[in-house]
Amino acid sequence: MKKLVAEKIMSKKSIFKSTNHVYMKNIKEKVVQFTFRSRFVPVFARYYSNMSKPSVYITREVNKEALDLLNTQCDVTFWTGPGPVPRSELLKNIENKHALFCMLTDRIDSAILDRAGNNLKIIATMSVGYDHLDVPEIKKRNIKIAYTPGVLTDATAELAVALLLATSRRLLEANEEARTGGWQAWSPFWMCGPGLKGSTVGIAGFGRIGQEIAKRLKPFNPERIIYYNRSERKKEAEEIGAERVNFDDLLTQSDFISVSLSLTPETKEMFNEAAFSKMKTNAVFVNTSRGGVVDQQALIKALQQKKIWGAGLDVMTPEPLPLDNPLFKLKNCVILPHIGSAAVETRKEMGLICAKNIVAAFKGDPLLTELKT
Ligand SMILES: O=C(O)[C@H](O)CO
Repeated sequence: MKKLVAEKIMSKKSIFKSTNHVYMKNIKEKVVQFTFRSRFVPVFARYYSNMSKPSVYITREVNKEALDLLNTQCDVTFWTGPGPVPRSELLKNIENKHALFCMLTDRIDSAILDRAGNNLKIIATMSVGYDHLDVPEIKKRNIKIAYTPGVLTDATAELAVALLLATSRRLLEANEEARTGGWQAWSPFWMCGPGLKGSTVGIAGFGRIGQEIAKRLKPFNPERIIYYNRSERKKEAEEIGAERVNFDDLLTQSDFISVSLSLTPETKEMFNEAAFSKMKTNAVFVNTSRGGVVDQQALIKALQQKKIWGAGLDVMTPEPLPLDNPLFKLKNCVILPHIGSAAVETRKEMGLICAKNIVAAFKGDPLLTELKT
């Protein structure tokens, strides 16, 4: 009798006022999130005791801390590599899962969501960028999205500064010369590059990461720090001593431009031929956000024709950049393999945050870092 009541209620997927959330196996072997009042507890207790754990698919092998946490509460399967999970594997493994723990290398679109089916309740991406997710489609299906803002800000800002200096002071080129016999003698103007002191530093995208880049560049004594951002960041800018300018002024006035914009339809290929042609010929262009904000052909042309001084790129299109790409042939271009957040502790924290978000979603708790758009 009690079982019949339970089945009836579950088949209707009735939702009662929220006091507890548990995952229960229904008669069709589908797991549904179920909320019940305490008076139903005795009825459901025996189902709860033999219910299956929610299932999580992780598209890479992640850190132990994250795995350990998930393993206490969920059935976890993951792609063991090498490299990113192939699309065919992802399609196969996502079927009926309750959570997806993915990377910025995984394109999550309606084909993946269709294959996942109705069980999928949360997607946690181990990244602050989410341009690889079809957000409207995910939201339409009432699937929550968690991401990892904040925790990677310092690591990414640090890398942006390292890349800026490596580009302006020609570190890789100089190292290559030293190793290959190009270093004949100390020479007054050999391997020189523009210095930061007295310069104008331009920050495109003055969010958390852009602000931290500005703070780290300030002790190098630039004369001005200017920023371009959709909205004004008055208080933060005042603290740093940065002034807001429009995009054209950022291009024409900056000696260094550091990009930390997220990739959106508005920012896509914002740095195009027209933009590069407005920059100073001594300008150093650094991008640690997404390759898509740059028209890469226009950048190649600007570097080849020395319309700008140099570029430091941690991100590009596509990734990995094919070895025959003209950017690799340019001495005035430093290329890194998207390692902005690759500080050990940061990456561990990113993994753990994803795991915590997934666990929170299954408990019915608010997510730690939900993407709300
Ligand atoms: O989006 C992100 O998290 C970064 O690009 C990773 O480095």
